[in-house]
Amino acid sequence: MVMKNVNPTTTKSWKALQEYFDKSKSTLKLKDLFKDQDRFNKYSFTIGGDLLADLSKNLVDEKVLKMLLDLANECDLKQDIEAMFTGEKINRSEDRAALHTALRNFSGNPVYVDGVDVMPDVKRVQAKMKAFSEKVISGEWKGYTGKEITDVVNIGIGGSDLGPCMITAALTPYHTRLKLHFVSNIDGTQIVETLKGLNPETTMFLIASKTFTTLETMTNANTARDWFLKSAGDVAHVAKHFAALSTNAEEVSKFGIDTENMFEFWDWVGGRYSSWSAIGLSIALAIGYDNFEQFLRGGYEMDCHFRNTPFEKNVPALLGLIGIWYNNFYGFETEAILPYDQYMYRFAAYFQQGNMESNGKSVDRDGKRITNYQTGPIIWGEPGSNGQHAFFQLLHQGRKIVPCDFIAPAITHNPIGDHHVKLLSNFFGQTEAFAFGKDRATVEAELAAKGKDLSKIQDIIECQVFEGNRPTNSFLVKEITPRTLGMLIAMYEHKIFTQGAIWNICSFDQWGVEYGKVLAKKIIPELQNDEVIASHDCSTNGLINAYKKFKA
Ligand SMILES: O=P(O)(O)OC[C@H]1O[C@](O)(CO)[C@@H](O)[C@@H]1O
Repeated sequence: MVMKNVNPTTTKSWKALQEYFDKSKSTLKLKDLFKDQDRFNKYSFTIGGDLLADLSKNLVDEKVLKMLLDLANECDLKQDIEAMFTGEKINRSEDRAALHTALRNFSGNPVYVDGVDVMPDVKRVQAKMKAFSEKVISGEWKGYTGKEITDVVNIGIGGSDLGPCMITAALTPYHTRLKLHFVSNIDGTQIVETLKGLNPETTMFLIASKTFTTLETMTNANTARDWFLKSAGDVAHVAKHFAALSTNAEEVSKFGIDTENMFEFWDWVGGRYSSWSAIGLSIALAIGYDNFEQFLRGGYEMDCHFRNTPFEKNVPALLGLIGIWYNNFYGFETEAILPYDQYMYRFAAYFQQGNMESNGKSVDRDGKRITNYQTGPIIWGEPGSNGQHAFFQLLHQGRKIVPCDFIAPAITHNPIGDHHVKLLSNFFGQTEAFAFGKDRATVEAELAAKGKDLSKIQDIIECQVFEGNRPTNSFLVKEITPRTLGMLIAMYEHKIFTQGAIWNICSFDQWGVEYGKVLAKKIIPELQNDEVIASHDCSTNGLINAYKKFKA
């Protein structure tokens, strides 16, 4: 398949969107759009019965939508989607396919990379994960003194940590008897604090690293092994307490982990898309393999929706396109993800990497520097209702507009008192307020009803006005289950894919991170001697030399 690699700004639809934006930016009002009583029905979509995506509170009318859909067609989004699902090497700068969808492919159909069907290998590793996780959970797997494993420490960073950590927390109600811990930071504090409460006889370590060379992970892994061997003594015991989740068998054996205990994946799984692979072993141990499979099945349902639904009803595609409208025409620079579910407290952090590492690029797929349009947004967020008491002031009344995604389950796992009703009333109330605000007349009427003399508080009145017209997406799931969480994650992955395709960038490499890794490795030896350093710019030299003085 020959990809078109279109610069989006050269398309007719982009130009039409720009013209329309220039003409209508101050007149496109959610209040007016909602005069159409059918707008919710037109712009909300239910997927798999349990996920409702309401996109109606967006600054999009039928004309905008039509132009965005034209843009998708002009940029050949459909062809790009097929290229991803069929194992083409769409990660060109690393000469790799991006096939996380194969990890959740329940169609029974083969998926080829370089003419070889990857599905037998995928199924083989999944069977190994199932057998292993069942042995550990049941207690059949014993530690070096014959005791059951009680605690599992996943050591990884970035995609080898954020996904497993977020998903494991989000699915806490499904937990087995095992207690999961996550260590990612090279700051020794995290591993020291984690190991404090653990017993080497009953602790298992999962060393999660695609490359098995990442500085943070290998440093933490070595510390964990030293801690373990201090009690266990014999290196032969490592086999019962250490497993590796990696693509790099050679480095795994060098570290001393038996390749029997290695759960492999492949270079066509991107780090930030790897929770679906062997990197998800911590998830399988936390929630049991059958639940992990439900999670994969949720991802597969979303894949089918994305691959087979016309763009006008295709939720990830629409999210991506509407995001482009805001990012490239309105110039909104950030997006907030706000799960109204405490178990999902790491969801925004997870998609901070998912989105920003994927689409934070300024070179296009032809290797040309992008100079005339924006690419990936800044992603951030916190769970509701906490965020309301932290940063919602700016979201409601600041001069910056931040499109927000609200996510909540209709059914809580913790039905205590009226907490959930109150939580959801905040969710619904906030999206309403963002869209429609509160006008001056309403503020005045409310104050007058309280007996205030309006002539004396003119200065205060304006402070209480909410301009509204601030866009949100609402995602209401029946309940957060392994399946619906899988659907939500895959939905965001495909939104990111849609945007990368339209921006003509490669969403699957991360050269910007590689450079930092090289720099740190260069500086380490400079910190380990007593010499005055002069090999950098004066600020970096100054900082390094001050550090040396402080610690002397
Ligand atoms: O799994 P690895 O190879 O240790 O890499 C960890 C993370 O480092 C990165 O390469 C950059 O942060 C991520 O893409 C990846 O998820």
